[in-house]
Amino acid sequence: MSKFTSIAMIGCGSMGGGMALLFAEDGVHVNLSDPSEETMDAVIEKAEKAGYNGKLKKHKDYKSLCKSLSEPRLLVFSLPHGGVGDKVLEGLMPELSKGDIILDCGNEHFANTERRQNKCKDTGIRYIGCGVSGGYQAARAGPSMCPGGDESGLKEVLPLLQKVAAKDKEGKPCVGIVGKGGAGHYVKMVHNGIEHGMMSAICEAWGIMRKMGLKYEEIGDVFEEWNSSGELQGTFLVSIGADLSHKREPGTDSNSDPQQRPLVISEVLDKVVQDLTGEEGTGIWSNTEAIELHVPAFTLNVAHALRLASAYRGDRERANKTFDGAFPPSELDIKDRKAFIEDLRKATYVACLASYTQGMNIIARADQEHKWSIDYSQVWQIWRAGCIIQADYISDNILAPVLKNNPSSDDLNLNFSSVVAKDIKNSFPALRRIIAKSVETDQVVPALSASLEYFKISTGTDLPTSFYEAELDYFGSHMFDKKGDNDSNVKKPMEGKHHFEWKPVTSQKETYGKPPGV
Ligand SMILES: NC(=O)C1=CN([C@@H]2O[C@H](COP(=O)(O)OP(=O)(O)OC[C@H]3O[C@@H](n4cnc5c(N)ncnc54)[C@H](OP(=O)(O)O)[C@@H]3O)[C@@H](O)[C@H]2O)C=CC1
Ligand SMILES: O=C(CO)[C@H](O)[C@H](O)COP(=O)(O)O
Repeated sequence: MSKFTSIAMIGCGSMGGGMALLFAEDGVHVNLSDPSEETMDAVIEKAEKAGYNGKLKKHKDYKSLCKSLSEPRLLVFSLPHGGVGDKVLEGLMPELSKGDIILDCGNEHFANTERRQNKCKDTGIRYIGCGVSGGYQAARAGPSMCPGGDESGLKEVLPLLQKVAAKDKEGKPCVGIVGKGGAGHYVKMVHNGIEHGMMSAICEAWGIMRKMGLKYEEIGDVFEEWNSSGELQGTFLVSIGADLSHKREPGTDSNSDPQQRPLVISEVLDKVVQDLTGEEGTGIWSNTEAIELHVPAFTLNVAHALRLASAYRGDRERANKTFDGAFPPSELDIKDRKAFIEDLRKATYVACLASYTQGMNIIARADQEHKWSIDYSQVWQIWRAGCIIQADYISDNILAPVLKNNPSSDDLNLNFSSVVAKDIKNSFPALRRIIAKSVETDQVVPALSASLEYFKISTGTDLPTSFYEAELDYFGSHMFDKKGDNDSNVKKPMEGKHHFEWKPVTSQKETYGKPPGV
């Protein structure tokens, strides 16, 4: 039973508005705060229409908002990331008391979450960072929720979250206590990094099918098949790909033939701008984290780069003129189209699995660094349904055997799993064929090809980096290990023990034939 019969929703946009209705549907009184009265009125109108009469109330100031809540108060944030949350917290603090809980449901940077947790610490206010996934539709119907922070606050708020969260196929709620500090927001951030890797792979497969001459709706049918069985079974991003491929413009004339109206997808420009406009930060942060924590995240890195390059449509058009048309992907003349599409399905799966593997490795490294004691069985449960990276086959067959027993972060690497090894070995030849054909014909395949490189490199013991290491030692005296004497470095890589004087040091005169300063 939840003790929160009245809550505050601060930020009533697409997500906050949906969640306000979701809480109201469960009988909770929701007190709204948003700079726009129109925004709050629109949410209240929807609530009235849905029959949640009198459950929602708008407020213009924090005093009246906080007075309307029973204690301990629960205040839910659904705000843009960064300074907005700081300002709201600053304004709220004088009105709050010991024991109150702030549940930040935005995509906040985990460092901001932890800074605010510290700021609240002496006041007894519990600040919980709770990533929410599934988009605005799930916000209304029940999202996947990923809370982390103060344990007492989490335990108090969990019963309410369990009521409203998405439910998996066994009816279990997709929410759980993830870990300490900023762990909840961190795991959600990496969820989005994985999301970007998967979205890149799926759009690359879509691009290849277009060049095979498949019509938009035929591609939708392929996605529907992929989603119904095999390794991409139950993959949300594939299923919405099937759905959107069939959507046509509504049209204004009711007598017109709906089949003659343009498909919406045929009108969408090839430009993703969210990273540049600052609306969202999770893709940038998960890549920054991967790099700062020294985690190889090939697929996530290039997926992000594809988004960035795509955003600069103007520059691409200008460069395209300079390059006189450059390297457009050619039409693909494929003899056995069925077999090629099957290869493409497997290739897409490898890239989705690469995204998960890289994402989990980022989380594991951060967990070690920040000592969040992440409960990986909860991460598994949270990603079962309601979230954008929901992938039933991967969840049941790949993640369950590894995560359900809450392994130590040292054992989390999915590349140590024999099930992953079997699946990747089975699909790798298909991916190789897709990449070979794509390279020949200039298809755009950054995430697919990075995933091929990723598995080749991260499971390989014969890399060309011996030569790299030798060059580093040649010009920088950076040392190297010799074959056979690096066994102790497996867990914690360390500088090598050997230096070779590849070329004796010479004076400037000896090198250039003249003394210094002449
Ligand atoms: N959209 C999505 O699919 C998802 C979004 N998120 C995250 O959820 C959060 C909200 O996203 P979303 O709903 O899409 O964004 P919106 O812009 O639709 O909503 C944010 C709302 O916060 C309001 N706001 C701004 N400043 C204040 C303030 N000082 N006090 C109260 N409200 C304020 C905004 O008002 P105004 O517009 O007038 O400034 C707006 O109504 C973000 O952190 C986002 O990253 C998470 C998962 C999915
Ligand atoms: O958090 C989300 C999903 O999980 C939001 O949908 C977010 O808007 C996605 O944006 P981006 O692709 O820029 O991360």
